[in-house]
Amino acid sequence: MSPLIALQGIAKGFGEGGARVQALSDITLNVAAGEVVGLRGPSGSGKSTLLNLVACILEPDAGVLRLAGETVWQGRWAKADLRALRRRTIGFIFQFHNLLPFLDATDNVALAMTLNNVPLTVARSRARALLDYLQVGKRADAMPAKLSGGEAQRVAIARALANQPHIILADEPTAALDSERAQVVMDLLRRVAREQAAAVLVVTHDDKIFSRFDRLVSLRDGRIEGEMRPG
Ligand SMILES: Nc1ncnc2c1ncn2[C@@H]1O[C@H](COP(=O)(O)OP(=O)(O)OP(=O)(O)O)[C@@H](O)[C@H]1O
Repeated sequence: MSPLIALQGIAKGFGEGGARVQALSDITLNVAAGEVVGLRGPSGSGKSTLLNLVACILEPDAGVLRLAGETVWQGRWAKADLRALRRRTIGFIFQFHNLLPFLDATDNVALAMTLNNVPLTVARSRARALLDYLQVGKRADAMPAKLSGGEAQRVAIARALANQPHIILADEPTAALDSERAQVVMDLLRRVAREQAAAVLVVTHDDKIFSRFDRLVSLRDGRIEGEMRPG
């Protein structure tokens, strides 16, 4: 089976002339369905740039980007509607949950589905099921300000899963959590990867969770320096 995330020879720079920064060079990386891969490296090594390229938020300079078996970028964008691709194929989890403060937990999750044309009543009932799945169903009616950090992050994961994405990208999802909550979040991401056959790519500095990855890829100066299998 072809990997859900496939980067081949990807490069990305910012700026012009003497101010040019080569953020990524010759990145080849595959993440298969069911896999949870961590991306680590010092500050400035290119982790966020890589995640944003996979999310199609940034455009590569060179290489080939394939997502869910389809070529997305090769010399130019190969897909006409990147927003639709992002909405349907990719779920994004941020360091801070970014929940909308004026919607309760259920509607924060349901909104992601209504943007994808799911009727509100169906979206709300699916949102509740997802919150149950992420063990935060009891807080379905709570406003974000009333949620603990761990609860809010699980609601944010439910939101990222709302449209059953094949690809889940997370930028330091456990950075704001204590060790125990961080383990819970990682266990849930592993479960989602296995049960929904998703590819999960997580940027992290958090050595408490390194053992939870199938593979840990290290970046340095925009290149892949090495890879290990912690398990
Ligand atoms: N929009 C941008 N414009 C100019 N340079 C950028 C931009 N985004 C990133 N860079 C540069 O690209 C390099 C990689 O940055 P990136 O944010 O991907 O690193 P990172 O590993 O995620 O760092 P951190 O751990 O601090 O978040 C850095 O030298 C950074 O300054």
